[in-house]
Amino acid sequence: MYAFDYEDIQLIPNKCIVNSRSECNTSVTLGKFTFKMPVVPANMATVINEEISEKLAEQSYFYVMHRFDFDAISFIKKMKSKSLISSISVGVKKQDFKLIEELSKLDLIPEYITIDIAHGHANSVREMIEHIRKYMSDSTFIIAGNVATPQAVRDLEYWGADATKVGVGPGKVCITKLKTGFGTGGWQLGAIKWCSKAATKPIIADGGLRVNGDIAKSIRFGATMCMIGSLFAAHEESPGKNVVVNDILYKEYYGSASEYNKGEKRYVEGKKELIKVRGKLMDTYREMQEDLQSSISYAGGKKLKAIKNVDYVILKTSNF
Ligand SMILES: NC(=O)C1=CN([C@@H]2O[C@H](COP(=O)(O)OP(=O)(O)OC[C@H]3O[C@@H](n4cnc5c(N)ncnc54)[C@H](OP(=O)(O)O)[C@@H]3O)[C@@H](O)[C@H]2O)C=CC1
Ligand SMILES: Nc1nc2c(ncn2[C@@H]2O[C@H](COP(=O)(O)O)[C@@H](O)[C@H]2O)c(=O)[nH]1
Repeated sequence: MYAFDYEDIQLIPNKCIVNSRSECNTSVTLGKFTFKMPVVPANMATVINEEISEKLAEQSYFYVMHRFDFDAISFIKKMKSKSLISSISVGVKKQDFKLIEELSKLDLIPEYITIDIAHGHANSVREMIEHIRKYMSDSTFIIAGNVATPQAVRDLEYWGADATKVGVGPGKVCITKLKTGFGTGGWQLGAIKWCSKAATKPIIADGGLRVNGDIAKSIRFGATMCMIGSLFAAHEESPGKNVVVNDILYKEYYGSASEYNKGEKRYVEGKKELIKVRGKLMDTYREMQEDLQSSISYAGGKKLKAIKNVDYVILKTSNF
């Protein structure tokens, strides 16, 4: 097993086959739908809300709405009335099981459900996958996580997940590593590589991406999609609270397992940070897409899959 992370690796260019980066196609298929980019904002209360979900769905970007203080029934009704994809998150508590039953009764079947808990290699996730299958058959694409090992990926796939989300503790506002001693914090890219060897279905790399180039690196090491929090958390439209310090506008970004999100200091594994507001969300999307088109051109191809086989080096300056 290799304990390396994003900053330890650099990808090596191949001969270019395009005359312009605009020829490079960043689209990705996940389940029955194709999206413009292999990137999804983290399903966290300070990163996404209903308005952003709608905007992303309208523009064919993948989204996963968070599950905190959220009315899934009215959200799915609204999305379906506009023929937009519904993609929600659930936990594994009694009320989450009940929600699946209610949605099924109302014939509000979301296209995507993400089972979102800290330690996803758990019987509770198996039970939730079986519950969703029982009430929604195969019409819903199930993403399950989060996990950190090949065995967990195998188990979740065997239990019926359509994709697994990899990353325990690499997040910017994560303190799991400090509080528990466990996780992929510090070697998230190595974990993606390790887990992807076992995967027969898509893997979503979740957490630890700090710059746009980390998207290409995630894909090189086996991810189909990247879930990103901090890079999306500080836009004019972001749901986090505005905070002004020395005339500079910041947004609050806090962990889903922080006391701020939970409303109590119980099993806290997240913290809060202020991130400088960087402008409009769609400008960041455009920049990410351009950077990824560039990555594809350096990989010597026209599609994302060109990145999957490029050579790489381990940097001498890294601690690896
Ligand atoms: N990706 C990551 O690294 C991490 C992400 N998070 C995020 O924080 C949010 C809250 O997560 P989570 O606390 O799981 O959600 P919940 O508070 O909804 O807990 C889910 C259920 O799993 C139980 N549970 C949670 N952690 C463990 C564990 N380590 N071992 C056994 N049972 C456990 C909880 O019970 P009880 O609370 O009584 O144990 C509860 O019944 C989620 O959005 C999650 O994605 C949190 C930590 C790490
Ligand atoms: N350990 C914790 N991880 C958390 C918490 N809230 C969210 N997350 C995870 O972080 C990523 C986003 O990471 P980033 O590096 O892109 O900012 C998110 O998708 C979750 O998986 C938390 O409270 N504790």
